[in-house]
Formats: sequence, structure tokens, C-alpha cells
Amino acid sequence: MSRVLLRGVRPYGEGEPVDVLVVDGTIAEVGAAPGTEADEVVAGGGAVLLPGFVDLHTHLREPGREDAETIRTGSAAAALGGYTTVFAMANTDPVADNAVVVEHVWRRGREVGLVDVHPVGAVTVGLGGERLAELGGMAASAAGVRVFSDDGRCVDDPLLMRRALEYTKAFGGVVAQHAEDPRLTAGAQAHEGPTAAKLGLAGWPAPAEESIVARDCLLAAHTGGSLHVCHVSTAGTADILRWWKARDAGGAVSAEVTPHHLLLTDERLATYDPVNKVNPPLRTDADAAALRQALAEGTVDCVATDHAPHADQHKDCEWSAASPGMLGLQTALGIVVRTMVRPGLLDWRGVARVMSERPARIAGLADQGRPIAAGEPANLVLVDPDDEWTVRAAELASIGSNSPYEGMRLPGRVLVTLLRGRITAHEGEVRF
Ligand SMILES: NC(=O)N[C@@H](CC(=O)O)C(=O)O
Ligand SMILES: [Zn+2]
Ligand SMILES: [Zn+2]
Repeated sequence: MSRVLLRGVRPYGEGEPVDVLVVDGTIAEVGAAPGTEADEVVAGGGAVLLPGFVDLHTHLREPGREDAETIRTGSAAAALGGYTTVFAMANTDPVADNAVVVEHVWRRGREVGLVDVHPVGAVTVGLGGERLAELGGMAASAAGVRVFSDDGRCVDDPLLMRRALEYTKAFGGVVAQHAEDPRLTAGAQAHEGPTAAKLGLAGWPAPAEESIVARDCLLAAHTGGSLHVCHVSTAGTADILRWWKARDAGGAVSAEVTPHHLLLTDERLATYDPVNKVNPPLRTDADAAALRQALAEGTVDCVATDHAPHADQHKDCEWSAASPGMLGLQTALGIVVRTMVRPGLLDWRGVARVMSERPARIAGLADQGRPIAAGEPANLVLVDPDDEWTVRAAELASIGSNSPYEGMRLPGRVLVTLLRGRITAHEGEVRF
């Protein structure tokens, strides 16, 4: 029997501190546990206890780009960021478009054992956008894939998207779309607007995202399938989702926003530092404000990191040659606290909702994003809400160091992460 006692913690940041006793991976007691024996006692000091975070959008880069990240280093970053589950995107090399690759990722995640790693299956063979991948085979594999995405590329063919929604519906899957009409973004380098014009960068217009989101919402309704919109980046997309959710026309539509789209804007591009290059691009102040509002009201369901590590040589180069993407796992909570909690847009219950409960439900996970109550699995994160820390990209667990937050002070520090009762991260140290 293993017993971990969290002493003096505040579930959801509410009420007086209580003790939480975890026995063999399950929450055994929430209340006063004076004198209780345990293998490990964590002094909570009134810190906020939340369900472990669930990231629907992580790039772990293994197999194929182990110079940017591995399942081991990415899992470490996740545990340190308060995550107990990540969904590993399919744009690896080879692409995760068949049962062999997804089972490999799933097994490797289990071996590392720091977070539950759920492989995302590709929608089309080789992300080629031409033929559906073996979705059923990946769903039936040991990895039990439920989330499918060509992320990095858009499933722009409407008939293929329709078929994917129909097919995944049969086994309760969801299609996560990287919404970008490629005809409108050929050669694009930055958000289309005054900043890009001034800097001489080819523009990525908002309707390239919005037109695909609108189309996919209609397809979800028509097919009764489940659509998840990746990295929503514009105010217009939030409007479309708001309209959709008020309409309740059948099917299911959910959406995520990244921490960087909540905080950063295209003003940052003035330095031409490729650390700010990401897809979809950083947009305007008005877009970021609309996204914060949409997340607060539930129009956008959840936060997903789009953690996208790159090897140094793909970022230490001129803007147009650089790869898009940013690190996100270890800074996500801090950005959410800074943009949502401190301004009063979300309370800690809200953080639990957008970082754990909603993403777990969207992906159909039974054992994550659960209430903090006796009998529930002990997938938990303990957060010091008042402490601040300074981001040092070189000190993050990822191999790539492409964090746009270098030197920034972020509020909210992860003290302890527990996966099924096992402490995976403790005061900034990973426990493999
Ligand atoms: N977000 C990014 O800029 N890059 C992602 C792909 C993606 O999420 O579209 C990547 O794989 O590097
Ligand atoms: Zn994407
Ligand atoms: Zn991505």
C-alpha cells in the first residue's frame, strides 16, 4: 500500500485548508486527517489543489525529431507544468497514421510513466490530405485512439473532412482540425494586418481560419460527428463558435485556445525574432481580448498548449526560414493565471474546467479531469497561487529552447503533480 498525504491544501482554491489522503492511487479522504501515517507527507501551506491538467495538443516529436523533443523530455515538461495527460500530435516522422506508430508512442509514454500519453491519429495517410488513414485500426489498437488530427496541416478537402466526421462518429472519436485554408495562406509569414505590412511579411488572413471553422461546424451538424477546433486565434472564430453553440444544431463542436494567443500579439514581430513565429500567427490585441472573453464564457472550451519544440537550428535563422511553433507545457499555467485568473476572468474552478475537466471530456477520458473527492483517481496538481518564477528557456525540461517567455515573470507555481497517486514532479524536480 502506498500512502501520500497532502496536508493543508485548498481544493479549487476554496474554503479552509483540508488534508487529502491518497491511498494506492485513489483519493481516500478529503478532510481533517490529523496523525495519519503516510509514506510521503506534502506540506500544502494552503496551496490550491486542482485535477491534473490535460493537454489536447502537444507535439512530442518522437519518432523522428528527437533533436527537438522526446517522449521522455516532453513528459517531464508536462509533469513539471502540472499535466497528468497529454495528447501527442501525429505530425511525427513517420506520421502516426497507423496502428504500429500509435502503439509505439503509447507504449513509450507508459514506459516513461510521468503522464498518460495518448497518441493522436492522423486523419489522412501521411498527412497528405488525399486518403483517409486507417482510423478504425488506430481506434482498435492498444492505444485506443479517439482523437484524430492532421495538425500542422488542414484537412481542407470538404469531402474528406465529412468522411472523417462520419467515420469517427461510429466509435465516439473526434476530429481535431487545424483550420487554415491553404489557398489563402500560401507563403504567409504573419497575421495579415498593419504590422505585417510594415515589416514586409506576407499575410495570413483571419478568414483563412474562420471559413474552415464555419464549414466544419456545418459538416459536424450535418453528419452528427464531433469536431474540435485547434488553436483558435481570431475574434471572428470566437463569433462563429458562439453562434454555433447558441444554435445547437446537432453534432458536437469544441474548441481550444493556446496560452500564447491569450497573451501575445503581432507587435512582438518587430524584432523579427523567430521565437515569435507560430501557426496560426500571433494576432492583434483585439483578437487576444476576444479569446480571453470567449474562454471565460465557455465559447472556447479549453486551453491547449500546442507545445511545439524545435531544434535550435530551425529557430536560429532568418524569419522566413524558421519553423513555426513555441514551447508551452511548463508556462501554460502561468500564462493562464496572468491572463485569466489575475484579471478576474476565471476563478480556480474555472482553471480546473478549462485545463482539466473539459479537455478530458472532449477526448472521452474516464479517469482524468475528475472531481477532487474520495473514491476518485488521484490525478492532481498542487499550485502555489502567489509565488512567481522567472522563465529561463535553458532550464526548461524540453530539448528545444524556443520559449517566447524568456525572462518573463509568471505567477502560479506548480508544487507537486500526482499521476494515480505517484508524485511525478515535486518542487521543480521530475521523479522518473
Ligand atoms: N503550431 C505551430 O506553429 N507548429 C506546429 C504545427 C501546428 O500546430 O500547426 C508544429 O508541429 O511545429
Ligand atoms: Zn496546428
Ligand atoms: Zn500543433
